[in-house]
Amino acid sequence: MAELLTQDLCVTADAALLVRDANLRLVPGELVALLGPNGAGKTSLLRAALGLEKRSAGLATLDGMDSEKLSPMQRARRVAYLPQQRPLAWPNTVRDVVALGRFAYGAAPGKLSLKDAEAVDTAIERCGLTDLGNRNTDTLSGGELARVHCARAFAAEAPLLVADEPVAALDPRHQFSTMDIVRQFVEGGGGALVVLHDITLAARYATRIVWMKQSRIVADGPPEQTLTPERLADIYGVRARVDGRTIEIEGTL
Ligand SMILES: Nc1ncnc2c1ncn2[C@@H]1O[C@H](COP(=O)(O)OP(=O)(O)OP(=O)(O)O)[C@@H](O)[C@H]1O
Repeated sequence: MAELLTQDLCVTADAALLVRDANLRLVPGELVALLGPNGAGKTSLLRAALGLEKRSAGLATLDGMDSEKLSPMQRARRVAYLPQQRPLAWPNTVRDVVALGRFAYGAAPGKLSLKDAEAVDTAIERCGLTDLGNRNTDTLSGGELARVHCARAFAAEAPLLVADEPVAALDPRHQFSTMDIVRQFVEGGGGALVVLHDITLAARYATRIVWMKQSRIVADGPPEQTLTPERLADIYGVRARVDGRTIEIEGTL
């Protein structure tokens, strides 16, 4: 079974500890929301877990293999990564950008096998981009472009998805539809780890929430167990009411 695992993972930069002793596991069937304030260390944790950033201590493995030692292609077949910063080197059509997701299988845009082309079409359709397939990406709105990047990640057909703020630029409807797509992916046998800043969205969709504060994971469990007014006060410094998976933020503390 696909598995992303960190054990006592630490990340240091310029003598600052960005991630401290992080223990995290992602397997298929789970939609894990990683929550925490700006600067808590979420991106650093994801990048080190995937072997994209050097760890200073601990372990990070993908399917039991040291994630730092995987080649980009080996990694891409195991996990699709949607980074927070999503630069596009040059304007290209939506379809060609989504096709970059097939890199894991050696495909290049313009040279797709039948299987590659099918995966690209499915990802485009899933993300509601069918009418935009031939548009140049520099003509898209921020929200449309965000969906193109989601489609690119899905085109890889990796068993795991790690997405850093995938809904940041999206309007409410597209936030929900993107999270619906992630949920479908999980229900179809995938596993997803998603950084979110919207607690209500996390409460609605996550099977588990991992809470981070000041470089540490401070709680990890289903919303029913870990989402409490006390937690929101501790992590975000806000006063909130919690009723099951419904949250009302009343103000700051
Ligand atoms: N190379 C680096 N050198 C020094 N500090 C760094 C470096 N990379 C990140 N940091 C700092 O580490 C902290 C954690 O950053 P990180 O991006 O992991 O946080 P985050 O929880 O993802 O934040 P956000 O929600 O704002 O995206 C921040 O204070 C950031 O400025």
